[in-house]
Amino acid sequence: MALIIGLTGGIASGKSTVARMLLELGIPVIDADQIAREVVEIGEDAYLQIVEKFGEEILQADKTIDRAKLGAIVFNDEEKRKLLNSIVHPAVRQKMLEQKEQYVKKGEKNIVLDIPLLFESNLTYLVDKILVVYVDGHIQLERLMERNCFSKEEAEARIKAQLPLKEKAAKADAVIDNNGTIEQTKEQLLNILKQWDVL
Ligand SMILES: CC(C)(COP(=O)(O)OP(=O)(O)OC[C@H]1O[C@@H](n2cnc3c(N)ncnc32)[C@H](O)[C@@H]1O)[C@@H](O)C(=O)NCCC(=O)NCCS
Ligand SMILES: Nc1ncnc2c1ncn2[C@@H]1O[C@H](COP(=O)(O)OP(=O)(O)OP(=O)(O)O)[C@@H](O)[C@H]1O
Repeated sequence: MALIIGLTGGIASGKSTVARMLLELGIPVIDADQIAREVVEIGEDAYLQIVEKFGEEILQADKTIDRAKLGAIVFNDEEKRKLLNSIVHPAVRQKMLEQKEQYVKKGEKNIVLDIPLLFESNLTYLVDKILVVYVDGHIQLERLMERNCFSKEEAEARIKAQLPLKEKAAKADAVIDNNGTIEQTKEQLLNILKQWDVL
């Protein structure tokens, strides 16, 4: 039986940073954000539903979805966010499970599901262990503003769209404190993986 690890945290808390470390260790990571991009490519079912519900004004000239525009809508309107989630999430969940099955068939002993909304979307039943990447609120805000060139208001709207990170940390099997350096984060990750007999 493979060990399925759920990797989660808050927006810009450092999940992708930890996911990269896991990949470097040879552990497969299934990335929900990446899949959420694939299922809304031109012509896909979810793409057609998004255009139907949100209108052609959320498309760019080349007909791909304007993610900045759609983000500005859904992170300022909970009902619209729920609508988008209801279109995108079932397709993401299905694709994640398919990819997981492929890794299980290949005989992988440990598989990581990187799911930002693991708790919010009640997907904890999919995983055996939960690893939360935590940062303090002010560092999360700074890193998010810097990475995405967001104003404080834009960054705060996105943070508010998720369960508070402290609550996620309280529900985790293990927590990585990502307030420090990348090296400190790597060290914590290695310790947790050893405890879980992954390494
Ligand atoms: C709104 C969209 C178009 C904005 O795209 P953008 O390229 O700016 O952001 P990206 O997709 O890289 O997401 C960045 C982060 O935002 C957070 N986030 C994304 N969607 C949501 C959401 N619906 N609710 C809360 N947080 C979210 C996550 O922490 C994610 O890691 C996009 O995030 C989207 O389609 N979201 C709906 C699907 C979804 O829930 N994806 C996240 C996990 S499956
Ligand atoms: N320990 C660290 N020290 C300094 N910067 C960091 C550290 N960890 C991550 N960062 C930076 O903070 C930003 C957010 O990290 P990352 O992209 O890994 O977060 P994420 O949780 O995957 O975000 P999202 O939810 O948006 O996908 C990135 O610009 C990253 O380079």
